[in-house]
Amino acid sequence: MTTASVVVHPNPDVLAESVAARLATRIADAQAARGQASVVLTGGRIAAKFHAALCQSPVRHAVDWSRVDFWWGDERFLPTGDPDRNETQARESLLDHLPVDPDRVHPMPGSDGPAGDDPEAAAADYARRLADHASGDDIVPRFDVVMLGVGEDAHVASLFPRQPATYEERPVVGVRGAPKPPPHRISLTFPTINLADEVWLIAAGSGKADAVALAMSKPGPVQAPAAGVHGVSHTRWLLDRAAAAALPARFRSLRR
Ligand SMILES: O=C1O[C@H](COP(=O)(O)O)[C@@H](O)[C@H](O)[C@H]1O
Repeated sequence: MTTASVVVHPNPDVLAESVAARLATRIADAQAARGQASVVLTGGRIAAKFHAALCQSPVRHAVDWSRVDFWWGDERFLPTGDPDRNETQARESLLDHLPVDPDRVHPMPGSDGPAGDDPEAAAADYARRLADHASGDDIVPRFDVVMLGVGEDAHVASLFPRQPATYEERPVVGVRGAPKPPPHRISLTFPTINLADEVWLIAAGSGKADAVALAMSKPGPVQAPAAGVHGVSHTRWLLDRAAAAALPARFRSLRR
C-alpha cells in the first residue's frame, strides 16, 4: 500500500540538509538491500541547495557512489554544457564532487546530441536508454527515488499545467512551448515517474505556497501536475515553512 507524508522544515537551509541526509540514507538502504541504487535528479534552485548540502554531509560516506545510477526527471533542451541545463548544474553542484561511476550518469540528450535539435527524437533516445536499464518486461527502471522540484504553477519535471505532455503515455516526452524558458524541454512522464519506489516533492519559499496547497487539494494532474505523481511505496512532500504556508493547519506540524 502506498503512503504519503508531509514534513515541514523551519527554513530552506534545514530543508536542504534534511533532503541531503535522507537521500544518502535512502541510497545506502537500497544498496544494503540490492547492492545498488537508482535516483532521479531534479533541476531548479532547491536542487542546487541540497546538492551542496549533500557534498558536505557526513552521511555521504554511508553511500558507495560508484554503485548509484543517476537519471534526470527533465532537461532544458539546450546544447551540452549550457549553464542552464539541469545536467550542467547537477554536475557542478553534486556529481563532480562525488566518486560516481561516469557510466552510471545518464543525462538527457542535449540539442547538439546525436538525435539533433528535435526534442521528440531526443526523448525517444532517452526512452531507449531507460529501456536498456529496465528489468524483465519493464520499459523503464523502477527508481528508488524520484526527486521533483515544484514550480510556482504546480509543474513538476517539465510537465506543465494543461500541456499535452500531461496526457502522455510514452515514458519520455519532448516538450515544445513550455511556459517557462527555455521552451524546448525533455521530461519523464507520469507513467514513468509513478513506477518509482518513492517520489519526493521538494519546495521552498513563499512563491511555491499556492502551488503546494493546490496540488495537495487533489485537483486533476492536468491542472496541477504535482498532484499527479506518487511513489509506489511512498510519496514525500519536503517543504520549508514558507512553501507550506497555505496548507491547512493539520499539515503544518512545525510551529516556530
Ligand atoms: O525549470 C525547471 O524548474 C523546476 C522548478 O525550479 P525552481 O527553481 O522553481 O525550484 C525544476 O523542478 C525543473 O527540474 C526545472 O527544469
